[in-house]
Amino acid sequence: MNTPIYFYRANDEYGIFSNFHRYGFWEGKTRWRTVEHYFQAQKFLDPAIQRQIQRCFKASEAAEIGRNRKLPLRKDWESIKNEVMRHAVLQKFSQHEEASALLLSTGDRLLIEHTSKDAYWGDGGDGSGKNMLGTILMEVREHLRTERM
Ligand SMILES: Nc1nc(O)c(N)c(N[C@@H]2O[C@H](COP(=O)(O)O)[C@@H](O)[C@H]2O)n1
Repeated sequence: MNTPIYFYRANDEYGIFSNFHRYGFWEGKTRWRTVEHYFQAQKFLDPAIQRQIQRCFKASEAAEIGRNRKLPLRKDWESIKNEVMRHAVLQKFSQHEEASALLLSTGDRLLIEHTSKDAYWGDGGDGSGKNMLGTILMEVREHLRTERM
């Protein structure tokens, strides 16, 4: 049976699957340093806040601003966040051949963001979480595979 692949920290094996990994992407004329920068910035409609997040050097800094609930979260965030994540992850892997090659090399193995800190994007640490990031990565893998057939 295929063993699952667990990932979390950007520097670990398979850390390329983390949104904090240094592989970013271009969206039009805007450069996003990491998926995390893009994802956190989309929480806001205010372009000044988006720019502030985009200019952060580290993904952790972008996440800190994005998670600041004193800032005005867009009202439809819960309904659009999966699509925002899917878009960003697809752009990352479409724009980096090394990353897409590694993703495709995982075949049909389960991809799991393993962390007790996140029960929505990750597995909650004990497998009870939704693992939405892992699910999206597997969807993107399927998309890339189909595209290259
Ligand atoms: N490095 C890291 N630390 C945490 O505390 C986390 N929750 C995660 N997971 C990633 O966090 C992003 C979404 O967070 P929010 O919805 O803004 O709280 C997403 O990239 C998860 O993969 N990572």
